[in-house]
Amino acid sequence: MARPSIKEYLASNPGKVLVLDGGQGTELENRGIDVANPVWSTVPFISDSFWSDKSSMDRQIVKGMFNDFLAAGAEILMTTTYQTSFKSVSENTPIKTVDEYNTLLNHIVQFSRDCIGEEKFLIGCIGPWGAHVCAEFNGDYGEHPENIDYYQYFKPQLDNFFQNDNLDLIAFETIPNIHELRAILSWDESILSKPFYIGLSVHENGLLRDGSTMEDVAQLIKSLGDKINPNLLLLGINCVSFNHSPDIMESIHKQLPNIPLIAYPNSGEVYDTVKKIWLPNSHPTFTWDAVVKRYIDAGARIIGGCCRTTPDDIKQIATAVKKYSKN
Ligand code: MET
Ligand SMILES: [Zn+2]
Repeated sequence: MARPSIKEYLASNPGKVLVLDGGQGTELENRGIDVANPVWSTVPFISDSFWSDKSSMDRQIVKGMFNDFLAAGAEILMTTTYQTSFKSVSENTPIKTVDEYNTLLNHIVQFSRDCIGEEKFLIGCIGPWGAHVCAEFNGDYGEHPENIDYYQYFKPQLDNFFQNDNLDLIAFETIPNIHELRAILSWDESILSKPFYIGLSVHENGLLRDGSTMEDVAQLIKSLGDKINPNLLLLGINCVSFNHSPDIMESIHKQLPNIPLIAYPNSGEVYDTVKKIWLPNSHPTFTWDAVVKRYIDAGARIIGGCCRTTPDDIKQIATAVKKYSKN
């Protein structure tokens, strides 16, 4: 294989900070794909013409997005599979069986790998349980979040991703609820059998979206002691407020100084759910240069952007990473 294992790569290059790509779902939308659908950025891959017609417009758009993130300096990129759980796909598309679902995931992963080449790292992206009920930004998992069968929800996507050699790292993204976090952390190497990370969905005030504190999160991780799954490679935040993200990273680092971190905030724009438009970041307090420096000082090893960040943001991140990292 052209690539080293990401675990070994990060361990043997301790000063290296990898540049991640940007907000893929919103970038596909910017480029003309209508993602207003329960399966969101999975939408282009559902139509047969994406696979049968090599010149299909959607195919060119997805390819163009990967190319532009690569040209901007991304060294690790994601599959656009945030809303591609078996539940979301089987309830909202013509794909109904696990076999058809596995074929879809295999095609998406292979297509993404072909777009980025063999040298770059590829992340298999998995959205939280809350994504299928639009709860990833409020953490509201109902009255008994402790009783939700998270494993049953994730299993088909996990089973597929963990056996796919094209994927170097698995992402549990935008996790807003501590019960879901506890569940993921309880799965051992027989379930999570290669490197994975957890991106938390955190409010501007520094609390997990369900109201748990970063102390609660740290306590949970510390309580696992040496029972923690050795494949947990990084912890961090994604799709959080750009302006507040450095403070949140510093508070996680203070609680858990030995865990490598990952950060990819959103652009700081706010989505108006009534008007269905993005409102500008009215107080862009910082630049990427300042934010990236603080992330690196707080132990970040992977830095990129989430919703509404574009190849231009990734270019600025790559410049700052070059300036502040030791490698
Ligand atoms: C709601 S956060 C979504 C992040 C996802 N990786 C994407 O941009 O496609
Ligand atoms: Zn996002």
